[in-house]
Amino acid sequence: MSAHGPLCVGIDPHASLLDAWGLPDTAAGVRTFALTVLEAVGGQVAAVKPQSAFFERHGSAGVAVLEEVVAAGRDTETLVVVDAKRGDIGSTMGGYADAYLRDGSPLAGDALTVSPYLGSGSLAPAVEAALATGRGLFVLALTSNPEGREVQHARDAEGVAVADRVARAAGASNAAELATTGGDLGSIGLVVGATIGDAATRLGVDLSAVRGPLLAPGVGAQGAGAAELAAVFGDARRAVLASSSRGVLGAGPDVGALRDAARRAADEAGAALR
Ligand SMILES: O=c1ccn([C@@H]2O[C@H](COP(=O)(O)O)[C@@H](O)[C@H]2O)c(=O)[nH]1
Repeated sequence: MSAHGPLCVGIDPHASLLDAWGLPDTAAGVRTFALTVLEAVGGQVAAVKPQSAFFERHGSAGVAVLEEVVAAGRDTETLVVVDAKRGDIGSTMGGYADAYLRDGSPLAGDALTVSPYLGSGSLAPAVEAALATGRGLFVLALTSNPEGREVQHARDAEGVAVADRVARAAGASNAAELATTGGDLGSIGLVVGATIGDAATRLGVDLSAVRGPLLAPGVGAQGAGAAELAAVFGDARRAVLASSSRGVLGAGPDVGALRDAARRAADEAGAALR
């Protein structure tokens, strides 16, 4: 983020984008799409975020393309966040941790998005694998979609919002990690949508106390921009990695146009979060 600006470019090969790029809605089309995005922004932005769903919809051939994208990302200075939003009971979570967070696994990028809605403790195998291998997690806390509120804004018997419980669990892990390693940001980040308005403040979620990176989807196609980024994150803004998929991908398939769109988005995010 220091070197390239606080932008993550989502690699979301929607059927409609494949069509707009003149590509077939097949695993081969997805491969050309994803590798074109990497060619354009690899080494130019802080992170890319392949959306697993759009690879999975092509079955095993699509998952093989996701593996290829993860491997190609390793050859760039750009981090790869695999957006698979995994979450399950602890024993099964161990399987997902092996798949996405263990050295040598073909699906292991630099970080994985995970869902804490089977309980933050259920993510322990993923937290353990991330810390052991130098990878990271982004835990869904306050998602960019309006439907997330019914779960994330609910309060428990002690009056603490569910999203705040999630943030506190991440903060506790990061405090323990940073007490040993030093540094500014721990390995357990949160997903906090740039579209959430004043929800974090209203719910009492202290984003600065998390001491982890804050992945902020919702920039671009979902309507958030520089003003929203600045307003949502306040004092925590330096930890924010703004994420945009369609807002950048719409500039393709020309590599130069994609690169320019990503640079503009990175500059805008950087100015908003400075
Ligand atoms: O709260 C969340 C968590 C993840 N996402 C993902 O980000 C991209 C957004 O794509 P855009 O085209 O920029 O809208 C997509 O992969 C989502 O699954 C999110 O939007 N909100």
